[in-house]
Amino acid sequence: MTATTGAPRFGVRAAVHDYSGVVVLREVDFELRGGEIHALLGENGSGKSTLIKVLTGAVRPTGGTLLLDGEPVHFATPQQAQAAGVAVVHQNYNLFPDLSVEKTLLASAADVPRRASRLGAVDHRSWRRQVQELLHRLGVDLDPRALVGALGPAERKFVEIARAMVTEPRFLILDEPTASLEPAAADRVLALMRTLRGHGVGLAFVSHRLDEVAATADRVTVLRDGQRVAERASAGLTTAEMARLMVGDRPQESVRPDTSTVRSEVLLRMHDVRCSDDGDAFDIDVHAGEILAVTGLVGSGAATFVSMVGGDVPLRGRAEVDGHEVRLRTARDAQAQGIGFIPEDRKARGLVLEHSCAVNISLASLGRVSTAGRVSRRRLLRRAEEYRNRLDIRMPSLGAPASALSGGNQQKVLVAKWLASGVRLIAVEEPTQGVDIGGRAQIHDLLREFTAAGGAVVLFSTDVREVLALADRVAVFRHGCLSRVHAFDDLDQARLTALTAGEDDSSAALGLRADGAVPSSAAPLSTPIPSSRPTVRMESSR
Ligand SMILES: Nc1ncnc2c1ncn2[C@@H]1O[C@H](COP(=O)(O)OP(=O)(O)OP(=O)(O)O)[C@@H](O)[C@H]1O
Repeated sequence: MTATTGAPRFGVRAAVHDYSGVVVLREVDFELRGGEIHALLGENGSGKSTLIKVLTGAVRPTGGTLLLDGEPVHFATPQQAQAAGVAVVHQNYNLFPDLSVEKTLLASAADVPRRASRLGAVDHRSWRRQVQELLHRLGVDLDPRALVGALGPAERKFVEIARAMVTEPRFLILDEPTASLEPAAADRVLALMRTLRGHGVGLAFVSHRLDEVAATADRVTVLRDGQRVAERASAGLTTAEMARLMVGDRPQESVRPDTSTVRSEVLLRMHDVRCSDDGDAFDIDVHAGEILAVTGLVGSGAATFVSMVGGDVPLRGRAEVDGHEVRLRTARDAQAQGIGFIPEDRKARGLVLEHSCAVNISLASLGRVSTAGRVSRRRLLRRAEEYRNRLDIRMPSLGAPASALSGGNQQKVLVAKWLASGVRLIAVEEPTQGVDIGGRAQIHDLLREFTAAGGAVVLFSTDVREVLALADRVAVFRHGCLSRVHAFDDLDQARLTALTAGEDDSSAALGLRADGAVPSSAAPLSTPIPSSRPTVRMESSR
């Protein structure tokens, strides 16, 4: 970076950082200019989050110089970064559901001495007007009085961005702002980022969704193993080239096999299921060897259904496993039936962060690495090593706590935990959220291996390409109820995107149900099982 006057610029020169002696940033230069969108790309564990922490005062780097408009600056805390005009929007929602939008924004304003002194004793009416003006400037249609907990995911992301903008930053850094948003919601967030760029704000963002990077970013910086390997204008840069910069020449593609592994045997049969108070009850079967994807807008019932299968939400309805009626009200019930659940919220619920990676991988099946009731350390480590190699999990050591792993690598540990556990059915939300392209292919391959061996997967994913890469059938939910189940052969990207966005399904509108989804009052239709699959090559992005 050169010290120049003119356009606002912020960044770091020669950033170095280590965690307990393990170097994770190696002399990284990064520069963000006012009025640009700058994507930060790299494989899981390449150092993106650490760089963001350095830029925003959350981590004090071992070496390097932060530069704001060419002048060295030091941020001892995120508040100092904020006061200097550098704000951050973290990946995970960090909001109180019971607070209104305006109160959420007020809490943020109070954090910044400059704003707080201007606010003085808060005049609520004037604050509401200020919030309305801010939302209007951002082009966001939100009622300041709405409770955050009642908002959809895109709106909650808007609130987080608006909260960051209360402090009037010149630079805004966003960590995976579109993760786990379905395409239409993700597009709205990207549109808001473009609006901010139009206001002269410099935006940096992390994304594993390379097609949105190609569509949105002006420049990209690529990290590999803690080093900057490229900084380019994104014009003319294809997603395949971005992927190559990230991973070198290693293969990244996962090939959908052309033969189906779905068996006629029904593993899980569900009757009279209700996903909401006013939705109709429905029946559905999950076959051995099958990946059943479940999709629908927020509130459609799709996510609730997957949580019910996994025992995370008590089942409203009846379930049979292998033809025997079973209780499915808790995660323990589900596990007793050989059902595992991978929640989206991996940090809070999926992993025990203070335990080692090895223990986390065997957490759902300690009996399998125990002898005479005692956990065998040798077997525990051997098994962890096996999954570390199969999923290429980057960890400082098998004994390192899960908290020391990057987000994408934590996700891989979670997937490994259930694959290693010997369950027969996995209910999974967003299996590759935060996972890079190579890791996605590995996780997809392992899920297919699992079904090829007779297991079944019930998958909730907002990523249309992931659904097309994996699903044998796609169950579309609407208004708290199963609307229709589509065979994979009937879908393409455009059709599935439309269905995911809540576009009406003409057959369902006519009251027809097909492919195994039947109103519970009717006689079950036979479930068509695809006998062969066309070969679909995963594109190298997303
Ligand atoms: N608190 C920590 N203690 C020890 N090591 C850590 C800690 N946080 C991160 N690391 C290590 O630093 C490296 C970089 O991690 P970082 O989270 O910056 O990667 P990332 O590029 O953001 O990855 P992802 O795409 O998975 O989020 C990884 O090897 C990770 O294991």
